[in-house]
Amino acid sequence: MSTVPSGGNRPRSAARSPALTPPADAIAPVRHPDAPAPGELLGSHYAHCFGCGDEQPHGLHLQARAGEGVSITAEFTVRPSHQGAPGLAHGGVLATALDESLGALSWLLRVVAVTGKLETDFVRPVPVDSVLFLAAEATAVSGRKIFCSATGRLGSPEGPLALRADALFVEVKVDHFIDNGRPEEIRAAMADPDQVRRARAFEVNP
Ligand SMILES: CCCCC/C=C\C/C=C\C/C=C\C/C=C\CCCC(=O)SCCNC(=O)CCNC(=O)[C@H](O)C(C)(C)COP(=O)(O)OP(=O)(O)OC[C@H]1O[C@@H](n2cnc3c(N)ncnc32)[C@H](O)[C@@H]1OP(=O)(O)O
Repeated sequence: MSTVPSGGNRPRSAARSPALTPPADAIAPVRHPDAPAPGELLGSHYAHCFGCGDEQPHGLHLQARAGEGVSITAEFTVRPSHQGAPGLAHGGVLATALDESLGALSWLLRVVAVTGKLETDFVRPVPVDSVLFLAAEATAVSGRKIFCSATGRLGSPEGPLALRADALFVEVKVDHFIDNGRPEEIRAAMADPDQVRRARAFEVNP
């Protein structure tokens, strides 16, 4: 079973919640045979998503690409509107970028999954106008639980480590959204052929 992706300066489990350590019988994540090819842009799972939606004017507009195995890379440019302190990115915005990168692993597993737990280390301050190079990887699967990790590096994929996260995603059915989402947006999503096509990419049948 793989451990933390590149950039971890300590073993992943050292300071993490026990819930983020896969159980002994966890299996290695399996890339779906129909997953997008390495290098392919993954697109947005929902046009109004704050993390990746192209129709979300307030969003981060993260664009992720498939990597090898069950991994993705993404770039995120920190804008003045993302500040938490003068000239520095807000930690919550950075955590969102990590969350979105980890969520994009769903495209490679072809399952619908939501974040159950996300633990983030903020290793270095991230100045406005920085380009963060994000890398996320699924590390283990146990039933509906997907264990995954991500890093954010400054300026280049090999740049200084600024962020590190470990997360637990939980596989859900599309009913999760239908049952819990506001009816107005659910109706609009189900009436949008493009959205239905995206949902099909996750092998769900809205
Ligand atoms: C028609 C419209 C279609 C629209 C959809 C279109 C496309 C969809 C495709 C993909 C989109 C999907 C996601 C979006 C992707 C990226 C965005 C970034 C990701 C996010 O931003 S997403 C939003 C934030 N996210 C939430 O909004 C989740 C709120 N939450 C819940 O909805 C429940 O909480 C849930 C479902 C997580 C679990 O609930 P549940 O009842 O299904 O299952 P249960 O509780 O049994 O957990 C099962 C096992 O996970 C363990 N477990 C669970 N949570 C844990 C925790 N926190 N810590 C430690 N362990 C935990 C349990 O301990 C148990 O473990 P064990 O099996 O070992 O007992």
